Amino acid sequence: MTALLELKEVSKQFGKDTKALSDISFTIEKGEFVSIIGPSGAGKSTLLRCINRMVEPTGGDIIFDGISVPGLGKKALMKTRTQIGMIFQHYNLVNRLTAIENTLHGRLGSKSVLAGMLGLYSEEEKQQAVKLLDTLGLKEQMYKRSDRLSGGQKQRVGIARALIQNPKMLLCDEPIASLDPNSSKVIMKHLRTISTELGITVLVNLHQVETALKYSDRIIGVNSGKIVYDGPPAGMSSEEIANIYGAEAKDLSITLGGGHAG
Ligand SMILES: Nc1ncnc2c1ncn2[C@@H]1O[C@H](COP(=O)(O)OP(=O)(O)OP(=O)(O)O)[C@@H](O)[C@H]1O
Repeated sequence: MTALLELKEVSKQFGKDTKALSDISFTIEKGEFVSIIGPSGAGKSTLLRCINRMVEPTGGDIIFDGISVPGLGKKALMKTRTQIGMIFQHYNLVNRLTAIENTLHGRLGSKSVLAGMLGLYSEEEKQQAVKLLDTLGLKEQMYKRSDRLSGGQKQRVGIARALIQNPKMLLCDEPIASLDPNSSKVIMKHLRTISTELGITVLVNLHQVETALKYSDRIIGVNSGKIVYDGPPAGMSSEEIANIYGAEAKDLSITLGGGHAG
């Protein structure tokens, strides 16, 4: 396997007093499915957002596909971002647009501003959008306005929008935090398939420990901006989970076991 992403002593300071990340280092291989878990405020979201510089890191280096991300100028950063799809807790869809229009928005980063404004998409792009939505089980919803979709359907449009970029990696920031258990399962299964069958690296922030253990190849546990666990889910003991969650651990009732679902 080859490393797709490497973080070297990445740190993030907000203002004077908040050190959100301290010397975060890890390497992720192509096609790996990695979950970042940890208590509220641990720095999970900041960590994910530093990778594509939605949040600017204040120290360290991030190498994505051989390119150092912190040093990139605006244009080069936009180009690199087309390789990194992002999925959000609140979907970030344009409500008045249809599922297929929102999906096609994923192509905007690769177009001129004018072509984007005029909504000029090639036949090939439209076909790809149709195919992606079909694969994600949204054939019937393709021409529905996004505000008429359920949360789970909206998130699947979010996934289609990310995939139409033809990314090498997906960053998923709490993708199931607003969903019911059934829709969450559907989303996690799609993400797992994307990693296994398309070879796309998936890095996901999760609040749900059991879900992380079930679907991931690897868990990165974060507490107070530092990595406190990095390894396979199967190797995790309840002490390690307690170590990651600190004071929150007593509120977690989980079944250990590991091994991911297909
Ligand atoms: N824009 C910001 N300005 C100042 N402080 C921030 C900002 N964003 C995050 N922080 C702080 O950085 C720390 C890490 O926050 P972050 O949102 O990354 O944690 P998290 O693990 O994702 O939390 P949660 O699980 O609750 O979403 C927290 O102390 C938070 O208050």
